[in-house]
Amino acid sequence: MKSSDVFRTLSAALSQTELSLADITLYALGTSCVALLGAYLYLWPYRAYTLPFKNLQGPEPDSWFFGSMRRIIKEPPLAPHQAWLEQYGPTYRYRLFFGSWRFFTADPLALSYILNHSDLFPKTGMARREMETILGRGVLIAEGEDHKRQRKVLNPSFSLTAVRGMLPIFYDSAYELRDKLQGLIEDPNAMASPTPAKEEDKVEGGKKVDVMKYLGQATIDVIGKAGFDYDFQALKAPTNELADAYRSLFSTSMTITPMAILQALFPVFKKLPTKRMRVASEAIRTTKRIGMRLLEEKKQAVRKAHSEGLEKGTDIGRDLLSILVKANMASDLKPEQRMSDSEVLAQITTFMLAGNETSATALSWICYVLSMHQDVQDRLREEVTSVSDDRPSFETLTQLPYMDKVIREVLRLYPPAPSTVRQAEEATTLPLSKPVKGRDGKMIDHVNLPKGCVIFVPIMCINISTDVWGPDASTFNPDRYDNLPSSSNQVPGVWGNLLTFLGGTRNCIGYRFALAEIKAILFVLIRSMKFEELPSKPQFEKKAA
Ligand code: HEM
Repeated sequence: MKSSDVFRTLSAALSQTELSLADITLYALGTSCVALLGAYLYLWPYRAYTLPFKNLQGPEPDSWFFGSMRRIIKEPPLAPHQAWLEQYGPTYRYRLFFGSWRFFTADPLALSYILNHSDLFPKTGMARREMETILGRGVLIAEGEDHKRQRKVLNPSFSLTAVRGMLPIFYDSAYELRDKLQGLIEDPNAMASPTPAKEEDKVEGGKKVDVMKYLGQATIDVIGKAGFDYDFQALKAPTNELADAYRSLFSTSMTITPMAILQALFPVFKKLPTKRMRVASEAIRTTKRIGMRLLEEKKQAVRKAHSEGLEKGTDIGRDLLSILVKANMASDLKPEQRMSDSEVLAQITTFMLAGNETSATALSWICYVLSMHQDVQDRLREEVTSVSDDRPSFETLTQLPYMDKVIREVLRLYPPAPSTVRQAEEATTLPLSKPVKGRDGKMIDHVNLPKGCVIFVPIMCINISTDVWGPDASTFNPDRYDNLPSSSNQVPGVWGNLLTFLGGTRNCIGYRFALAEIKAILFVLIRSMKFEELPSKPQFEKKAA
């Protein structure tokens, strides 16, 4: 049929129904208005009216469409949440776009319940879908039985014994970083920051240094070697195929564009051949190709050890991947408990995402805080220089008391992952240890969460809660750990009465790795250099990815 025939047929049909084009347009407009009104009434007034926790207090949204979203994006991470907490108490509600609700709680009992019932409170479907595109279905994404199975096979990789075995790798990178920084400082022609130093910032024997950049290079080298026996040489070479692939993968997935939002809401848009999707697919191909090669090498080593009868205790490599492959191929592991190749590959990208930037951010905050508290830095230097060995044992390093307190205190005030979210799998009643005043003036001691409710877990707010830490909760004071308030025992964190590494069944599996890495790097740097704030006292902005 020709197009003119189609038009004639359509006109004929229209004339038969005696509808003009104007009628149809009016009809379409009318239907759209009714649909929009219906959607509005459902998403805004109806959802507000039927919300089981509508009696909770919370901020009025700035915009009927975006809710409080614009304020949350504009202000430093969790600044609005903290302000609302001070106004409404530790448990409240607020709105985001499309009239959706967020439930907020910094109540230790409620958080403990949420974090210890991960089957009832998994990650949100949208977060999982988004992360799965770049990570694959690794331990950060998996839920339920899959997650339990993966954690079981991964546990030996992150054990104390395994991390102890990685210490030489941490020291190697720490010394390489120290030498690089010393070289940059001593070379009068070398630039160590993206912008030149102002006149007042030129100090005899020192230099303006972009500390985060070099710490980031060191932590990439660490995760490469200790994670999967791969040498990125980030401290030596400006480019590396795998590092570049990860960089573009993580940056494309974290750049918020209108299309990215559309793709997150409606995954079908991911099929569009946009530049973002092309770059991501290319990067995924590279990470898979190199990951598969590393995995095959490890499997070969385990097979060889098996054929030589050396199954248990044989050291085929001290990195996370080697230990994981060995655990996954152990003869006493049931076949249905094993990870598939694609699951093992997903762990490599997961280590890279979860274990690099977090450690670099933590170390950067430590250097910043030390530069602002010279007395603390001097005391720390005194402690580390009193150690005669320049590569102390795991026990000596991890038991340096003042270093431990300083790291705890920085990770309390500046958690690299300041928040996370969970979603109620079914309608649940949540107990509160601190009742809050409802809109009707009555006290609320439990909250009914509807199925699908999104819960904001404010890691940073609980770390600086005055209910937990006392009135000086926001002050930097490493000595507070000499005399902890009993209220800090309620925090359901896996480490140091803090929520920095989360808690419950989905706590950070890498926290021992991270702490040993941070301690080794700090030990080496503080013995040989001093961190100072630039005399011009530049302002900086806190941002969260
Ligand atoms: C200072 C450094 C680090 C901090 C503050 C940190 C923090 C966290 C937090 C808050 C979570 C929970 C995320 C959520 O469920 O929403 C998490 C999970 C995780 N972290 Fe870390 N992390 C750090 C370093 C590392 C390192 C070095 C590794 C690996 C080498 C690692 C591997 C993981 C993995 C695999 C998970 C997912 C665990 C699961 O869901 O079962 N992290 N981390």
